[in-house]
Amino acid sequence: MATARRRKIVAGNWKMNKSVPEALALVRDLRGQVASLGDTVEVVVAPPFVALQPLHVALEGAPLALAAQNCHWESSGAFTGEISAPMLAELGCAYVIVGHSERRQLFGDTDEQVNKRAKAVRAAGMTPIICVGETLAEREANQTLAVVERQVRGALEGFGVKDVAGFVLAYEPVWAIGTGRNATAAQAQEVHAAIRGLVERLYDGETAGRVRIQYGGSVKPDNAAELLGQPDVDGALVGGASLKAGDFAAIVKAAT
Ligand SMILES: O=C(CO)COP(=O)(O)O
Repeated sequence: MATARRRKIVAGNWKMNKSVPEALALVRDLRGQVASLGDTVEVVVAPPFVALQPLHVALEGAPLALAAQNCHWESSGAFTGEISAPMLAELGCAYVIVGHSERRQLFGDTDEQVNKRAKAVRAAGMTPIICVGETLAEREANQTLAVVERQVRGALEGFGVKDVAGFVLAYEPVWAIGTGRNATAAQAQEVHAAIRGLVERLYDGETAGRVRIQYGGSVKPDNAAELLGQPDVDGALVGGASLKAGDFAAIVKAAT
């Protein structure tokens, strides 16, 4: 497999947290704290939909990219309550998270829907952050790699080499999300290497060497350096710790 230098990417998934004034205050604080880090790490924030436009204005010229947390696969129409990918592109989003385990578990997202959302994101000129990960029961039944492989295959169905090389995948074991129990660095590395191996089998070594794979699940300032130090861990998708500028900035620094 071609070895490529992959720029690390640390993204904060705020989930359903922060009012618009709180969101503005958080990025103001964060901007100050990551300003000196240069461009060695790509930093992304994924606020709730309603904060995207105000943050787009506030982040003009800042080294912080915007992501949305989900999108519908149709570009417009009678889909009450949904938001389309072109609408998000218009608000300056560079990324859209798709297939987060909360969407899969609480809102019934299937592999096929994740694939359709990713296609809509790509068609609108943005990059999907595609989340995969096993539940505790699946890990205990030794199903981890099979589950993750099924999810990655499903999400990437119909995409070509040109698309996938630029994608971001996020390995988020469900049992590690919001529990304070992160995967060990070795557990993360094992799955990340398996995902990269799968991308090589599905596409080629060049693509596998370029695709970035984030780890998510209880990433904190005190475990970030070890997780991010693994050869196939190209960044972090951070939930709870991304809601505090100091903690998130410390994780970003651990990626430099
Ligand atoms: O779900 C996550 C990021 O998408 C991880 O959440 P926590 O960092 O709160 O465990």
